[in-house]
Amino acid sequence: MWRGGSNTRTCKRRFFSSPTRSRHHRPPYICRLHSRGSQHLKAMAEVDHLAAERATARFDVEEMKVAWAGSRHAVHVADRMARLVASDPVFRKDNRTMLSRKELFKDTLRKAAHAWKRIVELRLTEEEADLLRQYVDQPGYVDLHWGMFVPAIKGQGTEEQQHKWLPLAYKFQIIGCYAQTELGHGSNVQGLETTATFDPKTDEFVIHSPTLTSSKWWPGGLGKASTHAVVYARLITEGKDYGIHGFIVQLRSLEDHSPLPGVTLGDIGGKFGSGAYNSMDNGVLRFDHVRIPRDQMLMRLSQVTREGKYVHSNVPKQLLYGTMVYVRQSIVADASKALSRAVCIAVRYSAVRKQFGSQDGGPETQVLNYKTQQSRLFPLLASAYAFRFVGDWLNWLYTDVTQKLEAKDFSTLQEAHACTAGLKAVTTSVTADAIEECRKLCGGHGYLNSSGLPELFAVYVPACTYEGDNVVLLLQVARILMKTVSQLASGKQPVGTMAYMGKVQYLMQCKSAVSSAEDWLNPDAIQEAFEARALRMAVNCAQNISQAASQEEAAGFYERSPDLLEAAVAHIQLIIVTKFIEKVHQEIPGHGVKEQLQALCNVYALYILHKHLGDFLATGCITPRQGALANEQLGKLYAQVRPNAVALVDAFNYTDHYLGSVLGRYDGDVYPALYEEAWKDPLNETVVPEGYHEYLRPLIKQQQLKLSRL
Ligand SMILES: CCCCCCCC/C=C\CCCCCCCCCCCCC/C=C/C(=O)SCCNC(=O)CCNC(=O)[C@H](O)C(C)(C)COP(=O)(O)OP(=O)(O)OC[C@H]1O[C@@H](n2cnc3c(N)ncnc32)[C@H](O)[C@@H]1OP(=O)(O)O
Ligand SMILES: Cc1cc2nc3c(=O)[nH]c(=O)nc-3n(C[C@H](O)[C@H](O)[C@H](O)COP(=O)(O)OP(=O)(O)OC[C@H]3O[C@@H](n4cnc5c(N)ncnc54)[C@H](O)[C@@H]3O)c2cc1C
Repeated sequence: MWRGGSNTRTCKRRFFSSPTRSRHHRPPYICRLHSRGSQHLKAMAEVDHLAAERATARFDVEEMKVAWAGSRHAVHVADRMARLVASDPVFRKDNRTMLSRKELFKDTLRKAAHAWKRIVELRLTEEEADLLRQYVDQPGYVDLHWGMFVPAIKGQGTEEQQHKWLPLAYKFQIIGCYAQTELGHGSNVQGLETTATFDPKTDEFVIHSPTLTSSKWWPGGLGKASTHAVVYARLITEGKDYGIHGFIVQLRSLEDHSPLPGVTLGDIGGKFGSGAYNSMDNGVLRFDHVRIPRDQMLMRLSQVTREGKYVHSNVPKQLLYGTMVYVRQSIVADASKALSRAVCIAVRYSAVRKQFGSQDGGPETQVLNYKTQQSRLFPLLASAYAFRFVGDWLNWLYTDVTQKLEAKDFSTLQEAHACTAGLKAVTTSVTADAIEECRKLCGGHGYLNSSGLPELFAVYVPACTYEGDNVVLLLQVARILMKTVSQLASGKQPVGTMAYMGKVQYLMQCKSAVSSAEDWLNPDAIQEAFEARALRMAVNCAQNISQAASQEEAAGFYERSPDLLEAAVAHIQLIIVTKFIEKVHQEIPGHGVKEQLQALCNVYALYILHKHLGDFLATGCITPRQGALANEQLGKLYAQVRPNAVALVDAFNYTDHYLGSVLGRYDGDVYPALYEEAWKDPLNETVVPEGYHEYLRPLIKQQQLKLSRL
């Protein structure tokens, strides 16, 4: 079986012998110093703590890999693509945080071009190509091209338009981005200002940015790479504003990449962290009366005729937001990836790292054995699995809704919106916080770029904002919750993930039957407590809104929005718990795999219960004693997870290249790697730093002179 650790060694050898490594080439004196130190440290690091850890696992790791990936086929394909990337020097990323913005951007272009070359040469399938893109692990224009530009044309373009534009996009003959957000408006899509005014004389739309705040601002790939964009603008015809619609607009020449007349565009500037999302050319774009043919309006949902008549097809307007729904569901799957990466690093390092515990010169304690470390780390491990399974379910839901939409069945559109918006918001917020927690769990070394955690954090945090600010999205969920509660009185039975609300009579008054810590292992007890909490919070909000609403309902909603946010989170956490429980109920092959997943499911649910105990108590779903019992059971579950922890992160099957962390190495040989990594820093290219003669020496000499005068 292939191991991530050996792969890294291969990579490293290549990097060291590469003639292109001039920037990090160490002068001979440093090499001598370093190689002596490194040999010494290697000799000290004979004990492989992770091998011992792996021996304690009580389940079949290979089968857990299948459970995590979804199928044997998925493990196999992911393995092949990860190795393909890890063994190719072009995809090197260990120097990324040291590159200037320009170098980083060029490196991104190079990687994308090389990836495409390999995809074509090896005739990779779409599934393989997308995995390759993920393992290259560098945000770039291709994400928006494939992830938003193509889906927008597929979802909102007519068959004719798809026929024209998609082949060009599929072969990279054009590069597209998704230009929706403006300097003045992002969350409020209906507030966008860019105009697309139909001119019947020429059968064209005139795209214009009337104000500074109407400048498109943020679209990824727009700044430097894209030749085209799907631009969202207010459609104006026959003097009437019909609101936001999508248009395909060419931005740059296909000959020399220069902006077309009337188009002003560029990059919006450096972003948070080093490396990270700075590989992406998020852009600014202004139009000065740019003309496009009428047939470049995306016309699947509504059309403008040759005469300028606006015609809306008999479909919900919200289909315009379809691309965002698609990306939101993919962001949930990404959350489990980012979270599992951070957790993998923190678990492995916590097993290697030792502190305290020895009074008499004996071995110190692995920090993973500290109960506090476990109580901070294992819920994150459980969350990674929880998000993985809810992500799979969401993908199924999305596919199902898409098929229904094709058949003009719009009945599940609201469910798709609520689930994608809510799960996107909760999983990204938790993941962003969790990556930072993993950094802290790795102590001081977690703060080093070579730990991989700072860059992972910096790359990940904008996920809380893009594709819909998380608060704005949760308020969308809350609105749907309030609508559902208000319909209960009329006897309308809620469906899908809201179906539990139909049990309102029971859930509003039920009392948990838990009387021992073990009772919390019963999935029905967990499910009932989560359902009762979510429903009661939603009903409380609805009552408060209606009581406060001597005013308008909207005003009541506004007043109660902090509570509504919490009700939405409770509802989404219920979905995650439910989907995890359903997963564990399925047949899961492999020795001990089901038992481990069962334990993780319980950890996830009881951790959320413990963390949000106030909700459960305030709504009277459980008593303080039952809350204490849940916490007692949680402690027992942590002890159960402990011997399996390293194997549980091995099951993610990540290469050392993908993890990009000296602390998370598969072989646990952390210290020599940390030591070696330090010497790669450009500051260590010379022993005496640049600036010494200009600033340090004169300062020291001046002080010496002063002293000698005394
Ligand atoms: C190297 C080579 C590799 C090659 C690889 C090749 C292989 C490729 C293979 C596969 C490719 C896959 C690639 C995948 C890659 C994926 C990567 C993706 C990377 C992501 C990078 C992120 C980049 C970021 C992009 C963006 O941020 S785009 C901009 C996003 N903007 C927003 O999200 C704005 C948020 N605001 C809104 O959505 C709306 O304004 C609103 C808040 C929902 C309010 O809308 P409004 O119209 O004002 O409506 P309301 O009055 O609130 O509601 C009315 C009504 O509508 C319902 N509603 C609302 N939204 C929706 C919806 N989306 N769907 C359905 N219904 C909706 C709402 O509930 C209301 O309903 P009712 O009237 O019934 O109450
Ligand atoms: C890295 C990155 C990549 C991006 N890529 C793209 C892209 O490719 N294409 C594209 O079109 N856009 C892109 N965006 C833009 C992104 O979609 C928006 O930034 C996002 O939708 C948030 O909108 P905003 O910036 O207007 O935030 P704002 O809405 O201004 O948010 C500011 C604050 O106000 C709060 N707030 C706003 N409205 C409400 C409300 N109704 N109730 C309560 N609180 C509220 C928010 O919670 C937040 O705290 C990208 C953004 C980032 C950071």
